[in-house]
Amino acid sequence: MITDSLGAHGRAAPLLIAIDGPAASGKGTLAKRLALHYGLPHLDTGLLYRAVALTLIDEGSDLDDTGAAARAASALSAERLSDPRLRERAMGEAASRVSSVPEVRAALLSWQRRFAENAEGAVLDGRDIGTVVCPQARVKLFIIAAPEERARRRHRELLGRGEETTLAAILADIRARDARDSSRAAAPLKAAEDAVVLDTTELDAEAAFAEAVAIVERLKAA
Ligand SMILES: Nc1ncnc2c1ncn2[C@@H]1O[C@H](COP(=O)(O)OP(=O)(O)O)[C@@H](O)[C@H]1O
Ligand SMILES: Nc1ccn([C@@H]2O[C@H](COP(=O)(O)OP(=O)(O)O)[C@@H](O)[C@H]2O)c(=O)n1
Repeated sequence: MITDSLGAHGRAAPLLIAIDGPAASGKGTLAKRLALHYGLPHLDTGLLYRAVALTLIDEGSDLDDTGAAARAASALSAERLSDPRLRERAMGEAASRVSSVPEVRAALLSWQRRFAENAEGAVLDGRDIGTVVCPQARVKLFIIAAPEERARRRHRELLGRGEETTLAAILADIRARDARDSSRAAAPLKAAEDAVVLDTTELDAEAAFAEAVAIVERLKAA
């Protein structure tokens, strides 16, 4: 109903969409398409953690140096987010290591929240968007898929980008990252209580998008 989505002053309430899930579940693909569909800006928050890791690697700091990681997070600039190296396989693993540092998470939190304050709304994807960054989001999706299917997707993606890896190595990465991201004390990967879980194991990208739009439309009208 149209009146349900209008605020007290008759303006449309912002449409904030929080998308979380494990590696290669398809959350980034969905987030991009939903952002385009609804005309909203999109932030891939994993890129922020990847950029912190890349900064440490470039400056020769140890990935376990929490002080250096916190400094890199505080000084992060938007230009860093377009570095093509951020998409490399090793950077997902490195990002997962620095992302367990509470000071890193705190430094990146205000950046993410500022992005989410856009008047029309926004789409953010990551691990803790529905639970920590935007707990007030009207729409929360938690995207999952079987680890073997996620490994196949990431393997295809990396091969397409010219990175030589094996399916077995990617599956091992994914399992290790799932375990680390879910068990850390600071903002672990988990579905918000009010998130809708979407399993994309048997869905191609088009079918997953159609399901996601149906969920958004239902929650918008609620
Ligand atoms: N439903 C799907 N079925 C098959 N492949 C998909 C699907 N969704 C995304 N992909 C592909 O899988 C890879 C990982 O998707 P991505 O959206 O980057 O995942 P995430 O952001 O969760 O890590 C990409 O190459 C993407 O094109
Ligand atoms: N909101 C977020 C986003 C990413 N991350 C961390 O950053 C790593 C890389 O995230 P990503 O979203 O780029 O990774 P993929 O799911 O694309 O493989 C994750 O494994 C998490 O450890 C996080 O802790 N919180």
